[in-house]
Amino acid sequence: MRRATLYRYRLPLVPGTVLRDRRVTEREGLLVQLCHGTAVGWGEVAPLPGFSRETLAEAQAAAQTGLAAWRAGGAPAQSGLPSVDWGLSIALAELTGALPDAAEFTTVPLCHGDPDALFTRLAGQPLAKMKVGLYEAVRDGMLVTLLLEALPDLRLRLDANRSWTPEKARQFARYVAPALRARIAFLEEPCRTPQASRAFAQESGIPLAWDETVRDSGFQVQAEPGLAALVIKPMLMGSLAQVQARITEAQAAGLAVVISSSVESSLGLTQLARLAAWLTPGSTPGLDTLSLMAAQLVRPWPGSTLPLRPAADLQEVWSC
Ligand SMILES: O=C(O)CCC(=O)C1=CC=C[C@@H](O)[C@@H]1C(=O)O
Ligand SMILES: [Mg+2]
Repeated sequence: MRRATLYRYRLPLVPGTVLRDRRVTEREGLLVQLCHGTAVGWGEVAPLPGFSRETLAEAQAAAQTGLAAWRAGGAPAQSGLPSVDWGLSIALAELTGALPDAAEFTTVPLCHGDPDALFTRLAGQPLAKMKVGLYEAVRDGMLVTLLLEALPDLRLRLDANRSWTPEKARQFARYVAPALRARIAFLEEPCRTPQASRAFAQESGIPLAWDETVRDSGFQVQAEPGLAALVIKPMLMGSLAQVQARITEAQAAGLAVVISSSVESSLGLTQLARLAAWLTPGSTPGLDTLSLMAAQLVRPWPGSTLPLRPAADLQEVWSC
């Protein structure tokens, strides 16, 4: 006997959370629970506003269609909505045991904010991620230099979210000495266009990573001069099969793959930690977004002190 249930969640975000220039106060999404005999599988369907093309209402409608097909004995057909295809396929992978339990809970601290807080937080860390492009490029360059000089064991991942013109990117690089640039693991999407980002990576010697570009239509995985890594956000990409295929292609091209958060609940994040341990061993995932939330959901992230909302508190919205 098969049974599928959809639950709606709303989790408050810490005050001042900004995603792609928007101030956001809460994260909304759906959890799906599949039951078959004694086996249970959970998944999360949570389009990320500003990043996902589908709305939560569209995702819910497509999830219901897919779950009804599964309930009738079939496999959920691909909806073409990444959040739905990801959430349903990962629930199924959990149900069937295809998703291993072992997880990579070491993650890369995500930093923004004032330099003093950064030094305390990052002392002793081997790797951290810092957002750039939110303030003046010169200030970003100075801060990166300050951090790398003060913490000689630290390497940085940087993310500019396509915010710089070529001139701004050059201003940033001018304030980071070439010897320090070697400790930048990669810079995600420095410039407004992939072409400008490529040119900047070649000129500056700072390794490049694609994140937004992976989701551009027509994107093909290929090794390119200066390209170090692909950042993969499964909630924005699609089914487990699609995610697996992209990871395999990237690894075959010699690129590092970083599994990254789309600001999922703790349930979704623990599944991404399992995915990372399974498919990208040796590459520390970028999952440090639980600190943006005021609570955890259903499954705890090891070591988090945030209150946990149990499954019994979830609001059921649909079942079949
Ligand atoms: O990749 C990581 O280390 C953490 C996730 C992360 O940086 C992001 C998640 C979701 C939206 C963005 O603000 C941001 C990104 O742009 O990659
Ligand atoms: Mg990014």
